[in-house]
Amino acid sequence: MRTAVLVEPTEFELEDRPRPSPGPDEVLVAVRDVGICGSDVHYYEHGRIGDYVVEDPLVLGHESAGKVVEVGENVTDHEPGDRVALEPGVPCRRCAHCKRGDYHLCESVRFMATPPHDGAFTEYVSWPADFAYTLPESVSTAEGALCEPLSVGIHACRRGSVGTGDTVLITGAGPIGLMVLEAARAAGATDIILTDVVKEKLEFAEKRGADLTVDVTETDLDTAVAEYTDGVGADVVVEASGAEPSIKSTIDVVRRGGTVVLVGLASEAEVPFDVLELIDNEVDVHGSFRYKNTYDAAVDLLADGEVDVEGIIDFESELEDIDDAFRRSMEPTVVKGMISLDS
Ligand SMILES: NC(=O)c1ccc[n+]([C@@H]2O[C@H](COP(=O)([O-])OP(=O)(O)OC[C@H]3O[C@@H](n4cnc5c(N)ncnc54)[C@H](O)[C@@H]3O)[C@@H](O)[C@H]2O)c1
Ligand SMILES: C[C@@H](O)[C@H](N)C(=O)O
Repeated sequence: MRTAVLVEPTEFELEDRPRPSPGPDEVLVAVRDVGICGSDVHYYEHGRIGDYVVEDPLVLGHESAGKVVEVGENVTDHEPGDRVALEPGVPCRRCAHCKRGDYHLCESVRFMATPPHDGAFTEYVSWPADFAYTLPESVSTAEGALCEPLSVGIHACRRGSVGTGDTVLITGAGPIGLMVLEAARAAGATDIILTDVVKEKLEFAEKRGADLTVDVTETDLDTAVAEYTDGVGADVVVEASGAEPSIKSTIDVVRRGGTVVLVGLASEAEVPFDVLELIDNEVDVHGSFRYKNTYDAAVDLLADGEVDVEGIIDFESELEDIDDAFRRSMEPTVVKGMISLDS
């Protein structure tokens, strides 16, 4: 099977690898669509993200969906022909975190495209059947693949307890910020503000229904939020840029008693926060890491037409053109590139 392998930073090789066989509890999936995520691009460019270092050739891609072609002997809830979205992180199921339900925090998680685990830029993937979610006819495999970033958005909104009538400020209008926008709207938020430093990203966010956009290179965020909220501040701030100034700004624009959710990964682990301001304003600060139990919700939201994920796709490329697709994904105005296979 054709497989795109990152052999060195900025260098893919197309290899012919043996097609896997499904284990007893697995499904073999012919991969159809795989999104290119910022983390894939980071591994492509730098060969590492923090402590995760690409030491051996690695298959990238963790936003994937396709068609089941074979099922293991114990699998009863999938059959060949089912179209499925693959949840990319499979936990150990036995550790303390898994047992208390926080399976996304499992320290032995096998997460696609995080070294040393291979991902989905390949023709076939064998995957645990319970981490494969059947897509109804109305949901495309491209949408199925984008259940992954949508899951990040849903989990962030759950962490912030976003609810009906809330004003939500999202910093960063990349794919994650835009997926938080979708999830927040679906959770009942009525006023959604997005920030960015790239005009085109903000224009796009506006087209996708942001009530207010703020270019933080031109406009003072505190003033804009104060004006919009009559001086109260946002109920929930979701930080989705990873930029230090943006992380710092979150506690200045959240309302007293409000919630800050940190999703963006800062390049520096330490970002100074005004602790007295946090205490005085009784602000809740939550980290948000990947997601748990979001795929069923993501598929249902897509089936009900409550969210739009396909609209963020800028281009689709074939596996053979993966180098070019990654280079295009590095352009600051590109939101989402996809690799589509016809296997
Ligand atoms: N916590 C998690 O589970 C999780 C999951 C996926 C991604 N992430 C992280 O979330 C962040 C967003 O992911 P993405 O794929 O959308 O990244 P991205 O780089 O495509 O988007 C980030 C956006 O932030 C904008 N930006 C840069 N500086 C800014 C500033 N000062 N203020 C406002 N916006 C600014 C950029 O122009 C860009 O549009 C990244 O840091 C990523 O690593 C975290
Ligand atoms: C969650 C996922 O989208 C992210 N890129 C990660 O590897 O953690």
